[in-house]
Amino acid sequence: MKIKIPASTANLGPGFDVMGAGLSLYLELTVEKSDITTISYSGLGTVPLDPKDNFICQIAVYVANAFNRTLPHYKLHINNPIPLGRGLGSSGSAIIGAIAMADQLLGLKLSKQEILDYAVIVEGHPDNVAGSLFGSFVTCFVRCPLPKWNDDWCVAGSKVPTPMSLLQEHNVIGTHLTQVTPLKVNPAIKCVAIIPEFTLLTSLARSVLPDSYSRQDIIFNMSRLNTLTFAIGAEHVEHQVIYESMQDKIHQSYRAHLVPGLSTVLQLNPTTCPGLAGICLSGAGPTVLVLATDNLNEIGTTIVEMFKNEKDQNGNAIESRYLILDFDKSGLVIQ
Ligand SMILES: Nc1ncnc2c1ncn2[C@@H]1O[C@H](COP(=O)(O)OP(=O)(O)O)[C@@H](O)[C@H]1O
Ligand SMILES: N[C@@H](CCOP(=O)(O)O)C(=O)O
Repeated sequence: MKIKIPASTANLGPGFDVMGAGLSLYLELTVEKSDITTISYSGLGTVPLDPKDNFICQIAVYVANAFNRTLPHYKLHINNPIPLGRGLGSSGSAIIGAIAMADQLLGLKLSKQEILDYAVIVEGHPDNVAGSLFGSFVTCFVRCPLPKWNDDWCVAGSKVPTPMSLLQEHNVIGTHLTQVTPLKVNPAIKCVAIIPEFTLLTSLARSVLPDSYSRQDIIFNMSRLNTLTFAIGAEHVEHQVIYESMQDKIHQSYRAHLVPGLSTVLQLNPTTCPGLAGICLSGAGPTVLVLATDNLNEIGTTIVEMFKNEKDQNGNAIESRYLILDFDKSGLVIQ
């Protein structure tokens, strides 16, 4: 079987842990049953090829544990053009792929909603996994607190939390763990992802965020988020409205020191950069996401040049490249 999962961009400015979108860049898993489990990898970066240490295989074991089952042996080829640790959802896509693979190998027949609920337990937030799973542009919430991930849950035979056990533990009965709502995107809006040549692990980028926020900052984000959900799908693209509604006070400024040049780049706007409709940190970064209707290459080149004027810890210029992407239309596809 072939499993195709889009990359994602999460947050889109004010929607920290709430909004995500699938992007037209795809992780592909090719899986067949075999006598022993083997992994091969092509694409960007490197990942462990020992099934014990490989993230996709570990998550597949977690799913088997959730159903008190044992995975059969399989041969897996991973083709991954999604840069690792750059804020384009490589881990979210890998999690969706792993759950879909376990579903197929065990014949579980999970729905996309069920896949999402398991993915949210693994990832600890719903935005990037929901974007990858459903494609397009989505908004979501989780119905109860999520436990901190425990590596023991990937040891075959372990007792693990499931969506149902969490809902029961928190007295939320008769529904799914995650609510996901698809939103419209005006097809004239394209994405430019400017990808610096350094990695920023999401775990580090989350560790620098405060535990609580002022009422003012929460209202700042909520009010913009509400406008953004409509503005992106509106028939007429209002660049200035999208731009203003993508401002954020919950995560970007706290992460700015981890991405040299971010504060300068985020000052680009529809007046200084015609065609630009919005600009934000993609996921946990360091990639910058621009939503734009025109001048996509010019915008990408401008930001690559801006990053070049910044220095990393060793005093070297920050190299980056850009990709022009569409919003993905299908989410997870299994053939
Ligand atoms: N296709 C893959 N196969 C195995 N591991 C992966 C894959 N994609 C991502 N990962 C794991 O996820 C890590 C990156 O996750 P994370 O820090 O959340 O960044 P990202 O923003 O790319 O999701 C990688 O270092 C790797 O351990
Ligand atoms: N809301 C999360 C999103 C992380 O996405 P990723 O693509 O960086 O994995 C966050 O901002 O921490």
